[in-house]
Amino acid sequence: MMPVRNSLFLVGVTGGIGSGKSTVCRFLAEMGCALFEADRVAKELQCSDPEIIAGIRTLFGGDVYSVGAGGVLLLDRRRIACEVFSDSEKLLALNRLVHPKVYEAFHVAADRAVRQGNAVLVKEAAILFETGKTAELDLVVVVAAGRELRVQRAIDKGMGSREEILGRIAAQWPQEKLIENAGYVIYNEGTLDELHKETEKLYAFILQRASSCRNNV
Ligand SMILES: CC(C)(COP(=O)(O)OP(=O)(O)OC[C@H]1O[C@@H](n2cnc3c(N)ncnc32)[C@H](O)[C@@H]1O)[C@@H](O)C(=O)NCCC(=O)NCCS
Ligand SMILES: Nc1ncnc2c1ncn2[C@@H]1O[C@H](COP(=O)(O)OP(=O)(O)OP(=O)(O)O)[C@@H](O)[C@H]1O
Repeated sequence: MMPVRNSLFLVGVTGGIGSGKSTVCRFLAEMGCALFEADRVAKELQCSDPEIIAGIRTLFGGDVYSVGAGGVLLLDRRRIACEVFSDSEKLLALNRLVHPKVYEAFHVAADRAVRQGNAVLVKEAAILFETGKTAELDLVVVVAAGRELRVQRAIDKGMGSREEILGRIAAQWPQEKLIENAGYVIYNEGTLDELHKETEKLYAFILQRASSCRNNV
């Protein structure tokens, strides 16, 4: 895999379920950063990449897909979630199928960002340290919040029952471990306005780091 170009400052944003990472990334995009949403790309690939589709059929059964309006392939995500978040081997197999292709897509996005003259590309990923691909990132940001608050946000977002959400949390690195490995941490336990202000501080930090990196090239 080609290294990502020096002129582009790469920021990973991760955090446990319901931490607020998508919201931080949305704010960063509004502030001018290019955005690569690994979770969204993973979803798209699961319904478009022939190898991934075949692999998912083998792992979960052919009837896990159905055909929607206009012939679009639909994946029963709820059924997959029930299976993988109570069976770590199955989650590992799904991750092995999906993550390498998401990683390839990230490099395509990075090339595009360079061509378009972007200075900063933000990679939002629910699973980032776990994939072992953080060395190429210039900064890894962890968005954190108390476990109960995160569970409640995820329930309110319609992500399933408390038990299902706790199953997902059990499949992720503990928040303390994410924080230990982070280059920058945002604690998101206040209002959305406060989160926006924290994201502005993060953006200023990113611009300053990006400019000192460019000056050192
Ligand atoms: C299991 C699936 C089908 C559930 O789909 P669903 O639409 O319910 O959830 P979604 O993808 O929006 O993820 C929501 C949250 O679940 C948690 N989660 C998702 N994938 C994982 C994973 N591989 N390991 C641990 N937690 C995960 C994260 O907190 C994430 O923010 C889906 O998450 C999936 O295919 N995951 C494997 C691919 C993956 O790792 N995607 C994320 C990073 S590329
Ligand atoms: N500070 C906050 N105040 C109020 N609501 C918030 C705050 N931060 C996030 N939320 C809400 O909590 C929910 C989860 O936030 P978000 O989707 O950004 O988190 P996430 O880490 O990407 O979640 P997931 O892991 O579920 O994808 C969203 O509905 C969001 O609007």
